[in-house]
Amino acid sequence: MSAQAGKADDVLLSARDLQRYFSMTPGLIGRATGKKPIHVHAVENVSFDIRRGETFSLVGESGCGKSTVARLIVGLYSLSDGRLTVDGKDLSTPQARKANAPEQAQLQMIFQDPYASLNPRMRVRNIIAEPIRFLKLENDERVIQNRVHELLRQVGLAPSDGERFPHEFSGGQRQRLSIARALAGKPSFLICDEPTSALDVSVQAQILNLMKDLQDEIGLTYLFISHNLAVVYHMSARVGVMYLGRIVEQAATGQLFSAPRHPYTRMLLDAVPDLAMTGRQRTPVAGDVPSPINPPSGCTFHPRCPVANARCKAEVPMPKQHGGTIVACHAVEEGRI
Ligand SMILES: Nc1ncnc2c1ncn2[C@@H]1O[C@H](COP(=O)(O)OP(=O)(O)OP(=O)(O)O)[C@@H](O)[C@H]1O
Repeated sequence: MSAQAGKADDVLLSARDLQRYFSMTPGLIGRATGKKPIHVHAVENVSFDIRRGETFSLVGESGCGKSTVARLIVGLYSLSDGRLTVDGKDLSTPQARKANAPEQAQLQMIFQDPYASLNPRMRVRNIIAEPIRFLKLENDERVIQNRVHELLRQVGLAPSDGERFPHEFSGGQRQRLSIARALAGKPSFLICDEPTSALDVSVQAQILNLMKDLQDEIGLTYLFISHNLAVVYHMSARVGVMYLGRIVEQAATGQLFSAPRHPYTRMLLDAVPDLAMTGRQRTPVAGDVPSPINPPSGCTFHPRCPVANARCKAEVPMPKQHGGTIVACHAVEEGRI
């Protein structure tokens, strides 16, 4: 594992108690039959810091809130509550994002499906030039085109590729284009939501290596979102494990993979090949994630947890520091595991 660890006192992004609820109002028939609005607790009390130059990853089963956290950070969703800062500047509300435009401009997002996020009618050179023009980073068209060529080279493509359209590229090449476009606005922080899960395994490795090279070259910071633990192990300095909207454990990657504390982290790691070579046996993940519309009481993991007791069913565990790990688990706190 060669992921760079940032300096503990050099925090680029700080998230505190992020909350996001989605309200779904019933349709006409639902309202006529007295149905009430439904609230989805997508993200609850999520806190973490990301240090400059490091990769922090969020993992967890489908629907646990990873993409919602990514969208909250970049500003595609607004926060129901909580505080978000970049370089110490507040980005918690749309007004704060406007007031702190230079910090907002540091954030760029890369999506899972590169084709859906590239305008099929635009030539690549214009797709990549768009953020440069929008942010008024350059005015001279010749300088803009030189910068586009430089970005294409930086992601392993040729300057002549600028004349082509997105459909003329393979999936991996399209993800390279997405990265070039994201870099065009000169961000320091890339939020990568499952950036390789739509790609063939061999192409995945090329894109991940490109991301690591770019991090080394220009000191990028990444929030990396994936359900693939092997990829997370190779990419990240630190990892947060999400379950039903909450981070249940966060630690340095080596520590999390070799000595997981939370029973959910253990269950996830037990289901994959033994990446940290600790000699653990593989066992499939048991049970399903409950619905975030009506989550279980207390610790939401208690219905699947092998060590849950009465307290776990009644009381939500708060994240607490245990050695180098932050864990939200009564059993860990009480020394039962
Ligand atoms: N726009 C929305 N409206 C209503 N509910 C939403 C919306 N976006 C997300 N959700 C719900 O919030 C919860 C978290 O979803 P999210 O997409 O963040 O999870 P995820 O961990 O990224 O899942 P996946 O790995 O499948 O992408 C889910 O229950 C989802 O249905």
